[in-house]
Amino acid sequence: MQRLNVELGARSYPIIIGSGFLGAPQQLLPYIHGRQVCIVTNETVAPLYLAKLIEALQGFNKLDVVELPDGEAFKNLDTLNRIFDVLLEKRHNRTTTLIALGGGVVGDMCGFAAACYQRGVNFIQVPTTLLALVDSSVGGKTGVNHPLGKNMIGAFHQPRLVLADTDTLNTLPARELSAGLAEVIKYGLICDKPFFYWIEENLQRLLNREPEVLAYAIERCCRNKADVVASDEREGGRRAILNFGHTFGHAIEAVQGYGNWLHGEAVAAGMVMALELSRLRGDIDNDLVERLRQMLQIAGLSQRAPVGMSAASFLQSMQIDKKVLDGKLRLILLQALGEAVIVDDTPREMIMDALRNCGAE
Ligand SMILES: NC(=O)c1ccc[n+]([C@@H]2O[C@H](COP(=O)([O-])OP(=O)(O)OC[C@H]3O[C@@H](n4cnc5c(N)ncnc54)[C@H](O)[C@@H]3O)[C@@H](O)[C@H]2O)c1
Ligand SMILES: O=C(O)C(=O)C[C@@H](O)[C@H](O)[C@H](O)COP(=O)(O)O
Ligand SMILES: [Zn+2]
Repeated sequence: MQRLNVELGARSYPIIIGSGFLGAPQQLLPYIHGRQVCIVTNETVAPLYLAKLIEALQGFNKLDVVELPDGEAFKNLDTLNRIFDVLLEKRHNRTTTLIALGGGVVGDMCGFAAACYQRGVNFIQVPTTLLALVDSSVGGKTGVNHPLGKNMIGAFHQPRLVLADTDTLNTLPARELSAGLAEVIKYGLICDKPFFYWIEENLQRLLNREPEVLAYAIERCCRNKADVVASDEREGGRRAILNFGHTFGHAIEAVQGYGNWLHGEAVAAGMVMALELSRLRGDIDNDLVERLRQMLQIAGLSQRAPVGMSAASFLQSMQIDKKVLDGKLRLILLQALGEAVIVDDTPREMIMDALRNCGAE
């Protein structure tokens, strides 16, 4: 078992990574302060892991469950209201702890519900996808999508605990595992060059779900994310590097309709675009772009824009990005492998060229 800490002063919390402890109360109970709990999960994850989690929660005088419909298409305000409906109908108060059991969609919505319900209650992340284990469960970004833009309505609200049981990956569909690998590769690219080389060498073992290889990748990503978040909790500056590939990726998700491309799939293509742009700026060479393409291909991830999506529609959607300041795009690019930078002076034509080099029309 590994235990990391996200250092945020009074809001610090542990990330406990291990296997076989979903039903074990000793990991969970110290972080639940009141006697009321509400688990938020979805229709796919509930049959797999809900009973196990409930085993660990015997003795609570109020234990409710909200089972959401599955999918990115449901990450919106209407679905969020279902959580509030249950919390109010069952008379949950400010001592309630919400527990997110699921992937990033459940985690982001449960976290946002926790940020809002009675102006804020505690919550715990129990991630069950690779993407959630390596990224979304850590750092306190919570929220929902708007038809015009991804994660546009939300709040920063840190969990009390991230309880990461890697056994949950045994049931994850292969497509979802690959989507999670996109965010794993992101950490190598933006801030951890040795890890990038490690992923290159171990990609097949990750795809084969070798437990110790997965556990190592999860711990390394969480360590990197915890470090970035601790230095800039609310994205005043450095935290924006975690958005590498996301300005392009979020445009794909929004324009294609949420759920058609998985978040990790869109980020994968977006990272190639960001890297290609870094190459056009003269900061990295073609070898790195090709190495990324090769890794994504092995992982079964796209390296190109969706068929029929134009460079102009990318740019239009990218204008709604949260990093836009005074109408100016701010992009996360690489100045070298493992060194992401925030750039706000990239000429529009160069962005169009990068997009077209990656298949945009
Ligand atoms: N808050 C953040 O910092 C952050 C970071 C990255 C991504 N995100 C968000 O996370 C979301 C993507 O998360 P995701 O990739 O986990 O997708 P997801 O939550 O939709 O889960 C993927 C699919 O796997 C299923 N599933 C979950 N766990 C399973 C398991 N153990 N076995 C079998 N099936 C399982 C889910 O029901 C779903 O169908 C996006 O909305 C993205 O914006 C947030
Ligand atoms: O935690 C962060 O900060 C990230 O940017 C992590 C991303 O992987 C994640 O997809 C995040 O939700 C994107 O943030 P957003 O602010 O662009 O919505
Ligand atoms: Zn992401």
